[in-house]
Amino acid sequence: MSDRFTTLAAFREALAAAPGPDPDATEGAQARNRQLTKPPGALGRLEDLAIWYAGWRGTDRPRIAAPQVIVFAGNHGVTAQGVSAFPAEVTVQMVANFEAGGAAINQLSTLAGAKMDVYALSLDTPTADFTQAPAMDEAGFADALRTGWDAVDPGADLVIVGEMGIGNTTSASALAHALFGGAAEDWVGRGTGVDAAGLANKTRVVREGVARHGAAGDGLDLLCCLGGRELAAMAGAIARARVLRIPVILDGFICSAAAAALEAACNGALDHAVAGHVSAEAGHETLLRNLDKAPLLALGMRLGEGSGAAVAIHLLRAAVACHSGMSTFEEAGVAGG
Ligand SMILES: Cc1cc2ncn([C@H]3O[C@H](COP(=O)(O)O)[C@@H](O)[C@H]3O)c2cc1C
Ligand SMILES: O=C(O)c1cccnc1
Repeated sequence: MSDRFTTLAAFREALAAAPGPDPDATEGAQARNRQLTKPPGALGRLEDLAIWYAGWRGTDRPRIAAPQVIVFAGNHGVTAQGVSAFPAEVTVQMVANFEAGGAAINQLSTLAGAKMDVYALSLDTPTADFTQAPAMDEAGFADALRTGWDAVDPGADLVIVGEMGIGNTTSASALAHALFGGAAEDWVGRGTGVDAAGLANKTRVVREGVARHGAAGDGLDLLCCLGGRELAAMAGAIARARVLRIPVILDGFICSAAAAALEAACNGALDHAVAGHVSAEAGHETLLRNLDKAPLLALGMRLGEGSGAAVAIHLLRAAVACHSGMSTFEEAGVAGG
């Protein structure tokens, strides 16, 4: 298995060749779960989460010691169409805020004991406006995928990818519409808070983008035409985590759209990922349903940055702590049912 890809074709091959979870660890975790001092199934979904995590980590008694949060930032040519409530300069300003420790994701990463890394992708050169041309050319797209791929720490035992990019809900909506069909209206939401006229304008932009690029090819081709560099980098990081068998918690609408492009290109590409939350952004719930992923949380969050997924780290930790720390009936001398 190649550890670093240089062409898009090699990326596709590495993803297709990625191993699944360890069947012995999964079976061992299932067996252990049956012996723990609780009625069968009493920890509900936490039990499934712990077994899923154990399988991917290759041990029936895992722990979460080294979570990594990676935030990717990109700028979007489509902001020229007036699709965001905020100006494009906010992207670079927020990168400075991440670096200074002042954003929501900084607090949540620290609280979860996660290392946080920030990557700004050519912010001075926004992608092309996708209503006029493909957002990226193939070389630029492969560079962004590779930035994400290389950003994953092979020593991490949990990965979260987040983003910052004014205009990127428009990009994510266009990608979701191209991947899953329906009408543009089904996939467009208010993002940072556009008004009704702004929503109608965004819908037009998404419709035009999909009319131009909707037949571009598979999920990765659509990501190249409609995505941004930070979406491509998120997809690259999720793919690398899949290859390294590191579980991923997906964040909101933008992260999920980038992830969906991978799954469309390669069935099973997201088997190592759970949905951390359902965001308030219109379209996220439908997108998760299309991915067959039930969100862990529904808190009305609509921030991105990896924030919803970072909150969900605590839930996954709760699941793994019970699974790996509890005594069995035999160890505790508790009578079975
Ligand atoms: C201060 C600020 C911090 C943010 N952190 C994440 N986003 C979120 O909002 C942006 C997407 O919304 P739209 O498509 O409407 O531009 C992304 O940068 C996303 O990460 C932010 C937005 C702002 C304004
Ligand atoms: O769900 C998200 O990821 C989201 C929603 C609105 C704005 N930024 C991000």
